[in-house]
Amino acid sequence: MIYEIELTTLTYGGEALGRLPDGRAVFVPFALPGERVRVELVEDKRGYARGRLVEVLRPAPGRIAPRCAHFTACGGCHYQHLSYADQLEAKTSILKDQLERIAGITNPPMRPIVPSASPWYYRNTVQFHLDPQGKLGFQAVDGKTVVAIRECHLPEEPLNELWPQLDFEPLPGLERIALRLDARGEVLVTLESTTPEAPALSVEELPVSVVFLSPEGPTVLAGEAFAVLEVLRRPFRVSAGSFFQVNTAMAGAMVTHLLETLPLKDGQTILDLYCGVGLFSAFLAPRAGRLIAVESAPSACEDFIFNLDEFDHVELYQGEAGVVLPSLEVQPQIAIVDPPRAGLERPALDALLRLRPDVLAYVSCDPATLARDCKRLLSGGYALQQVTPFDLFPQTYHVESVVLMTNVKNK
Ligand SMILES: C[S@@+](CC[C@H](N)C(=O)[O-])C[C@H]1O[C@@H](n2cnc3c(N)ncnc32)[C@H](O)[C@@H]1O
Repeated sequence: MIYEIELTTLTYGGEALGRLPDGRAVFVPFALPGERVRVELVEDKRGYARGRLVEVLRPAPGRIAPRCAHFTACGGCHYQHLSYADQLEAKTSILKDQLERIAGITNPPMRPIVPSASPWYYRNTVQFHLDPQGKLGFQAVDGKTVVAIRECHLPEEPLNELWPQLDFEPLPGLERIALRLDARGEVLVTLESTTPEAPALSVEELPVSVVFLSPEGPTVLAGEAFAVLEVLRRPFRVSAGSFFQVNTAMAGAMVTHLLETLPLKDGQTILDLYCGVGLFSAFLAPRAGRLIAVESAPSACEDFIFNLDEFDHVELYQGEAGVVLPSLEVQPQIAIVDPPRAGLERPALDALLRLRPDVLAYVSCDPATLARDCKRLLSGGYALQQVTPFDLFPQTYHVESVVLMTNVKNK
């Protein structure tokens, strides 16, 4: 069934919102507020619907031509039809709106968004899936199939030079192929599989390391088991399975922001929860009396120990924040939390309220769970000081932010 509708608002998730004739909300990807469009319903629920954009009858004044041939087929980019300035504005207002609606904060103290150093070719990592013919591709907009690709404008240039030279036989269990660019110009290729049989491989003259990652753990097939990434001139060892920020320049911008805005003083105890391979810890440790970090992924913990080897006053707990934190008896002055999209686990949030750091920096990649957690932290005696969005993911709907809160209740 095809409908003609008017779109009013850009929502978190990259879709524009309109109303069907029966009053139900309909979400339309690749459309913009102010547009009149024809949509075909692809999801028809009692409370809402989702539409496929068939035709733009009246484009919004801000609509621009996308750079990529795969835009609207590939599920990776959502905003190529918006200028970069408009993307930044949209992300700021979506973050503000989530804090207002979910956390009930009137007029959140928004700081200007920090734009990406480059709106294109900024990713140090790219993750492919294989289509049924074994061609490298990305998940399609339907989230189910794979679109084979000829071009992508998000990876850093050396990755774009390399990936078209890679050839794979479709192999049962081979789920994802990740490429991570190393500060030394080499590339770490990670083959993620659900089965333990490693593929036969020939990398010939290519400057790559290859790691096969299966449920039985990592196997190095060529070169080294890790990449080395550099943030603000400091090298970080990042193993095949470990998390690292995908936009290196913006990782540096977030570190600088934390160093400039946190009230760092000699001798303080600092908590770094969800610390990964130690990005924030490495820069905060020289300013701390004691630093306590928590991370659940074993490979990230190994990298953390390697990356922060020079410090004697740093402790790392391997485990889930929701399990480790309630058992800690410390009095931190500052805590940094950088959870995955799901946000803070309830026991971790409750433990934070008990440990009650004077200042809490919440680094978030999901405005909705950030807002949910802010609501709980605010009702637990914290006040919101500033919200700074960082555009780590241009051309996509994703919004990173650093939120600073202070304890306003007696300990
Ligand atoms: C968004 S990343 C942040 C890492 C680091 N702060 C950085 O900027 O590189 C989240 C990290 O939390 C870890 N993690 C996920 N769930 C966790 C949990 N329940 N407890 C502790 N760490 C967790 C992940 O392995 C990942 O390294």
